[in-house]
Amino acid sequence: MTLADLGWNDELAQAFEPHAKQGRVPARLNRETPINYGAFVFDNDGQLEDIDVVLSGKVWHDAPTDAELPAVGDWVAVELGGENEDHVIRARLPRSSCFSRKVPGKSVEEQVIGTNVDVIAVVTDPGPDHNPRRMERYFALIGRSGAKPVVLVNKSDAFPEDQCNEAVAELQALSPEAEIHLTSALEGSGLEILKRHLSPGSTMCIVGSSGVGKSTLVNQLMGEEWQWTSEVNEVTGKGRHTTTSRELVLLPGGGMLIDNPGMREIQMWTDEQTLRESFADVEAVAAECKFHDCKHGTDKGCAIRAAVEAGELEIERLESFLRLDEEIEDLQRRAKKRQITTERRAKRNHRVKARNLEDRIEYEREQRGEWR
Ligand SMILES: Nc1nc2c(ncn2[C@@H]2O[C@H](COP(=O)(O)OP(=O)(O)OP(=O)(O)O)[C@@H](O)[C@H]2O)c(=O)[nH]1
Ligand SMILES: [Zn+2]
Repeated sequence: MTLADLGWNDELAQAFEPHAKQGRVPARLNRETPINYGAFVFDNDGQLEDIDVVLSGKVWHDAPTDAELPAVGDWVAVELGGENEDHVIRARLPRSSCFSRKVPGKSVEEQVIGTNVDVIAVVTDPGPDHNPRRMERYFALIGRSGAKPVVLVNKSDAFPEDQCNEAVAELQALSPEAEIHLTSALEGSGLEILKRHLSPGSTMCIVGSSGVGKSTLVNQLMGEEWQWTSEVNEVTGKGRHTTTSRELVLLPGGGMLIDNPGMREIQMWTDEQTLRESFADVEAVAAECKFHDCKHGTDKGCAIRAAVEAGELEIERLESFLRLDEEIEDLQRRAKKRQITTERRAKRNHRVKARNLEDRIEYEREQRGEWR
């Protein structure tokens, strides 16, 4: 095992030079919790170690937005502490990619899913999950991230060949540069494709709707020893639920996988956007209503009602449109419910997150209005 097996390269080495002079060590963040991070480092004997690290107050203060804070997948410069001392992140090194979800419009909130990701594998199927509009969303997110998109149209064993090929062709048309594969995780072809994109040092994210076969694939990648389940075996620590915390794991065959509760939010978000977009034509008509807060009921000058009366808009479609906000709320409620409590706690504790004791005391003082 070497730094290169964790993704270290010449660019990072160059960016790290000034830190090396200050006695810091390079580390890759593999875990994020409400109070600290986990990181891979190599000890003096060249052995891989998994250590806890905290963020320096300066790095925290200097980050202009949350998205700039160190996240799972990031390379950082760490000052190792002595016995009973914290190991402190003194700087974050430049990212080669950043996979995130950006709330469009009103907010600048950006949620980072993983950084320095080489490949993002989207898993779908040729049947109920097949949705070109949603896939377009994924392609947009991946395109912005800087990672390579690979799509697995999974469960090919369960659908007619024609349907499989049509789904692949339809998705390929959306993104000529994306790699699209027809796979069957049950027959092992999904694993084969993922492995083709995993080499020592490479990092992958796997996203997609619930039930398309992600866990099946991850379990195949992790080998027998690992199960992607919510059961925690206290004794062996095996079967630790990777989706309750952000985590970067080393795969037995080389390469790494980033797993993260935010993956689910990515799906929710793509679904919401897709839902909204599917009513773009109705929205356009609604923009012609006389009153901007028109309820499209009995209001005067309603362009929507006029369109229905003129036979240009189906009444069923209008009804779905009127339910859109409700449906999106429902979508969000369901996604929220699924969110694990630790994730909530992480958000609430966000402002004091990952700071060392000294910083925390200082911060709390500030909160009380005390001056240093
Ligand atoms: N026929 C067929 N079934 C599959 C295939 N891959 C997975 N499945 C089945 O599909 C079901 C859902 O698979 P999972 O791996 O749990 O799906 P997931 O994407 O992880 O779903 P979440 O955990 O809810 O996010 C399971 O019963 C799998 O056995 C496949 O290639 N073919
Ligand atoms: Zn109206």
